[in-house]
Amino acid sequence: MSSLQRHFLRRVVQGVGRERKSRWGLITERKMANVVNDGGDSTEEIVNGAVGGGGGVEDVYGEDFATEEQFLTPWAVSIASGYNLMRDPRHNKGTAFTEKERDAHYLRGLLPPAIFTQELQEKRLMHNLRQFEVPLQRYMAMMDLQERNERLFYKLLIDNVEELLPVVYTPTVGEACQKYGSIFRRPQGLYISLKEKGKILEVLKNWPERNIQVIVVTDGERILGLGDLGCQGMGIPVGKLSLYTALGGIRPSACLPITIDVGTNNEKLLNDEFYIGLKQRRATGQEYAELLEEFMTAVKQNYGEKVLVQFEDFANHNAFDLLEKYTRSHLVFNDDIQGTASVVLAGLIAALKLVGGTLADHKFLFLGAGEAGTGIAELIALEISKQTKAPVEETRKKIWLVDSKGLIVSSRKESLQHFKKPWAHDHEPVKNLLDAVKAIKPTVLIGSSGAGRTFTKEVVEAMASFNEKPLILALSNPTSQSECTAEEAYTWSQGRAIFASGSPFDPVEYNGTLMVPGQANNAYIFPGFGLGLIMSGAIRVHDDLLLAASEALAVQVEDEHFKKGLIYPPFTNIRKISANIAAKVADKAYQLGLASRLPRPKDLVKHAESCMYSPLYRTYR
Ligand SMILES: NC(=O)C1=CN([C@@H]2O[C@H](COP(=O)(O)OP(=O)(O)OC[C@H]3O[C@@H](n4cnc5c(N)ncnc54)[C@H](OP(=O)(O)O)[C@@H]3O)[C@@H](O)[C@H]2O)C=CC1
Ligand SMILES: CC(=O)C(=O)O
Ligand SMILES: [Mg+2]
Repeated sequence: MSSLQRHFLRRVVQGVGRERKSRWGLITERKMANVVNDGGDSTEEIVNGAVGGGGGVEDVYGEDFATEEQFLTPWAVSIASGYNLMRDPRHNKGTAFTEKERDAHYLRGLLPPAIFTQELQEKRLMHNLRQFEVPLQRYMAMMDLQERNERLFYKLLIDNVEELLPVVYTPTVGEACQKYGSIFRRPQGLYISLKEKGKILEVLKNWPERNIQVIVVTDGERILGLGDLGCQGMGIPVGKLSLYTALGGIRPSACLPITIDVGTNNEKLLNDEFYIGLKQRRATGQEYAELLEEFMTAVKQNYGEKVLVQFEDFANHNAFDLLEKYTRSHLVFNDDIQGTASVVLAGLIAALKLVGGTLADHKFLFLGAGEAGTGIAELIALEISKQTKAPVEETRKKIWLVDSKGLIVSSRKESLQHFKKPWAHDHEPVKNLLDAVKAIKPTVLIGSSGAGRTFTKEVVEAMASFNEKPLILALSNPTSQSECTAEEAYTWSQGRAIFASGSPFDPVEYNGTLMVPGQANNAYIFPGFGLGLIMSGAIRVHDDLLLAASEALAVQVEDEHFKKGLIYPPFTNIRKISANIAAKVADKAYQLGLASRLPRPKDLVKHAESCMYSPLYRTYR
């Protein structure tokens, strides 16, 4: 301990400074009192160096000297500048601290003398990232950067979105979740497990930020198409929220990733010594419902009515029920059911420019009748119903779904889960996808099964045999679970398919033409959708807001994109796209009387843009 620290410590003990800022920062009397009460020795003794743990290093806090039975308080002096400023990711600028800031904030000597601009830092980091050949190494480097220098992390992500989205999001985030136990360094969000039952409100208060606007929560049971990853699903809320900031402009401090750990049924994880979650099988039924109820109540109590809770990657046996239960009491949104529906509907509306006709003129077949499949199907049926004025019960008949047991038909109705029942149309049983394609002859084929390689050559060839331009969406994530690759879709359809996928594929050259596959991913929707809800002070989500988001996205596909075969605009313009989505969503919320932030701004696009977080460095006095 330096003489200055000793001097300061003595003054606090003597009651001279109750709370005082110095180059060492802020020391509070409360923390000092802990030393006296819990350390076992008086602070004066400590200050005088009477207590020492040996080894020549003074045992300032009495930690080494205490016996194993004695209780210690793990206290720390909080320092607002100097070394700790560089350890604070929200304020750290690394080599970009200016000369003036280095003087004013006791940074001299802690940094090498060169001063970089943020642009130069970005260039250096991108260069370094590109040296890693293994995607997971890039992911870890990005996570390290987020923990070190938050603004630089977001600057990189925003400026290089097409290159870095596959790193912080699908497909790499899937691998990161699978290995989360091994790569875990620091908590990036809150873990709420069965152990916290009865004290969830207290747990929420442990999070350092108070003004939370968006929570993304998972229970880890259906992580992408990779199944039950238990507590390791945390990578998903963390990744989604980084997109809320980078793509939608929500302040990072307003975002809270949460994983609810009710156990896992994944045997591999249960037997893994490095597994970071509860080593028990999943709680179900009342025990599960009670924990979720406590969580949802605590969230509203702690953050108020207008915090947006996004359910992410829950298994469908809980997802639909949770959405149904909390949609009337909370501002909730299920990304897999609703966000996916909105993004796919947008792609279909845009694709009409390439394939012709109206939505009602098309016939849709899904492989996969879970959250994504039935969520999309319902929104398409709703949109057709709005356009044609036909009842939704009628418009649903244009849409067919196949699950693991075959085509969903009326003879199966009794045994179907509730979310599949509306899709049980009259038809003889069909056991597999290929036969379903041949029997239904859809114009649009959508994969939402989580099972890879299921759009076989025969399936794509069949689609191409009765469609001039078959529309094929392989939504399943990550890439390993994609129903087919872009190259397969183009090759097997002789270059006629209009193709988009959940995880990105590189452009493909087919017969001398460069075919560019789009990315049909809810990442186009949820950041702008959330921004629209927040900026209008919406209190509930409504299907019409999802339709508004779809329309807002679809109109942003331009001729130059269509010419390449794209049905989504490129991610490079995503902030502008998100601002437009936010504006349309907010506008609809005002129209429906769901918005509470009054008066309504005149120019909602400008307002959305002005609300967005900028990652540029701030100047410190
Ligand atoms: N691109 C995007 O933006 C999004 C992509 N997804 C992806 O979609 C996939 C599915 O997600 P989600 O709907 O939530 O999952 P669910 O578990 O809710 O649904 C999966 C459905 O697929 C069916 N299925 C599974 N395997 C097969 C198979 N081999 N043959 C036929 N049907 C099969 C299941 O049948 P059964 O009911 O009989 O078990 C079930 O109906 C995931 O890979 C996920 O990553 C999800 C959300 C957004
Ligand atoms: C994209 C997404 O939300 C999913 O695959 O689950
Ligand atoms: Mg998801």
